[in-house]
Amino acid sequence: MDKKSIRQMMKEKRLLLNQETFSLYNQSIYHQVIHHPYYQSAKLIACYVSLQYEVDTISLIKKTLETHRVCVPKVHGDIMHFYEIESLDDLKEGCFHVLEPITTKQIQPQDIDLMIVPLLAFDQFKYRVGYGKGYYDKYFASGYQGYKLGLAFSFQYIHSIDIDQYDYCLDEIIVENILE
Ligand SMILES: Nc1nc2c(c(=O)[nH]1)N(C=O)[C@@H](CNc1ccc(C(=O)N[C@@H](CCC(=O)O)C(=O)O)cc1)CN2
Ligand SMILES: Nc1ncnc2c1ncn2[C@@H]1O[C@H](COP(=O)(O)OP(=O)(O)OP(=O)(O)O)[C@@H](O)[C@H]1O
Repeated sequence: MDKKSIRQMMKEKRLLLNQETFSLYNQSIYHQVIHHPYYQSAKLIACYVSLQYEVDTISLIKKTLETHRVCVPKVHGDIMHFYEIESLDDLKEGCFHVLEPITTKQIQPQDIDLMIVPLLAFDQFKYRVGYGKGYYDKYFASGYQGYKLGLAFSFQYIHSIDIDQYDYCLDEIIVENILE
């Protein structure tokens, strides 16, 4: 399926979930992340700052700041850089309404051990679709060598995505693990 149709479909699907379900799913994902061996062994963790309808990372960032170094993305035109933050107070609304760092300590891609990646959809090969600006693929191509961990709700799974030459697949995707 092409990325444009996937984006449209997934944006519609996620509107159908109610707050209680979102909250339950987010809690499950949160617990899986903090018990993950790569999370536990990482020193410097890069994490997106969630928008509404994405897997929530605000509690995760807050918790991670107690135990690890944390950096978060900031967009500059067509590219994205990561800046280390010390607290959630170091964030301010920026590009695309995303909370972005107001700090100045830019992190090099080689220094990040674990990257927690947002997505709109993922497929059987762990390819992802995002909002369509290619920020993450460009970042992965710029020398990032750490682990790539996507966070998603299981309804964001799609069998197959039409990928292009720049697409990287993720190392792993965590979804909610709830008995229904
Ligand atoms: N939380 C988060 N931060 C991120 C990303 C992301 O996907 N999620 N990005 C990944 O590359 C970069 C920002 N890229 C973005 C590119 C486009 C849109 C966008 O089109 N937003 C829509 C609607 C957002 C919504 O559903 O609320 C818009 O502004 O109309 C958002 C982020 C870096 N930070
Ligand atoms: N390393 C790269 N160099 C040049 N162009 C790139 C690179 N990576 C991606 N692009 C281009 O960026 C555009 C958007 O890519 P894509 O549709 O895969 O975005 P996305 O993964 O959904 O978005 P995002 O990573 O921002 O969440 C495409 O035209 C793609 O070819």
